[in-house]
Amino acid sequence: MITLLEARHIDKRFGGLKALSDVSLTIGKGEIYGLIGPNGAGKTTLFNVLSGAYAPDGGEFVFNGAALPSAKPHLVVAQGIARTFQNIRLFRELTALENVMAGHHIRTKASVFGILVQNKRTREEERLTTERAYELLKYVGIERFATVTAKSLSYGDQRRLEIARALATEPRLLALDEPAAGMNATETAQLKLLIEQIRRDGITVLLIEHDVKLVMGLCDRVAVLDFGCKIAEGIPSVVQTDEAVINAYLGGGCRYEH
Ligand SMILES: Nc1ncnc2c1ncn2[C@@H]1O[C@H](COP(=O)(O)OP(=O)(O)OP(=O)(O)O)[C@@H](O)[C@H]1O
Repeated sequence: MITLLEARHIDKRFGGLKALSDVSLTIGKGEIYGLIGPNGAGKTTLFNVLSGAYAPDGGEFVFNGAALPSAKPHLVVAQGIARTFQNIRLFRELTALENVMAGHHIRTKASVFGILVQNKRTREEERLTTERAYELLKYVGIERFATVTAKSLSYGDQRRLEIARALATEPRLLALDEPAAGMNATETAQLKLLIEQIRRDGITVLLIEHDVKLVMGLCDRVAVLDFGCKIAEGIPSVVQTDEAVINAYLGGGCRYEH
């Protein structure tokens, strides 16, 4: 396995609450890696530290061999990590196409001056950005809604749009926070195919998901968090039978030193 992302001894506190305690994990290039655990286990907090929304109180992330900047979301995206959110965060009043174009702008070189005077280079970049955004809408299966405002899309399509926007930043790692939440069985099955396609196209996937069937059927490996501690890691079929994991899901409480 060639390592793409390493979490090294990540700690995160909120006041007296230890949301993450010494969490370490290693994700290989090309893996679909699941992060699971009961409500409040610390999964989204780990995403927030990874994506630069929060600074950790201890530890660091190493991406492609280099330490990731702490608490600088735009630099993390520029390094090649994109994420989606548990509570969808789209530009609700913009069209689907415009939402994806906004994601792509981090990879374009247009200067503010160029945008203001609309010089030839800027116009060409804009054309390519539009073309690429349309391709991505097609890739996630919602190109027919290109000119529809994000707020008018169904929940499942908004989730797909978030994925398209994240892909527009040209990530090497895509972190998905509960992408199947609110989806029906058909939409979830389509989502599974989409994530498999994303991996085939060379993007590593980190996935938080409560849909156990989806996680077990999709992930190469999973890590389980419980009260901020990593209590298990491995292939899904083995993790599923781990006693600590079963206890955590049955509400056994935290048996770990904080
Ligand atoms: N900004 C914050 N301020 C204070 N406490 C927070 C903050 N963010 C998360 N927490 C707390 O940290 C703990 C971990 O929360 P987190 O959202 O990471 O869990 P989770 O595993 O993603 O849960 P869920 O599956 O319900 O989304 C919880 O006790 C939560 O209340």
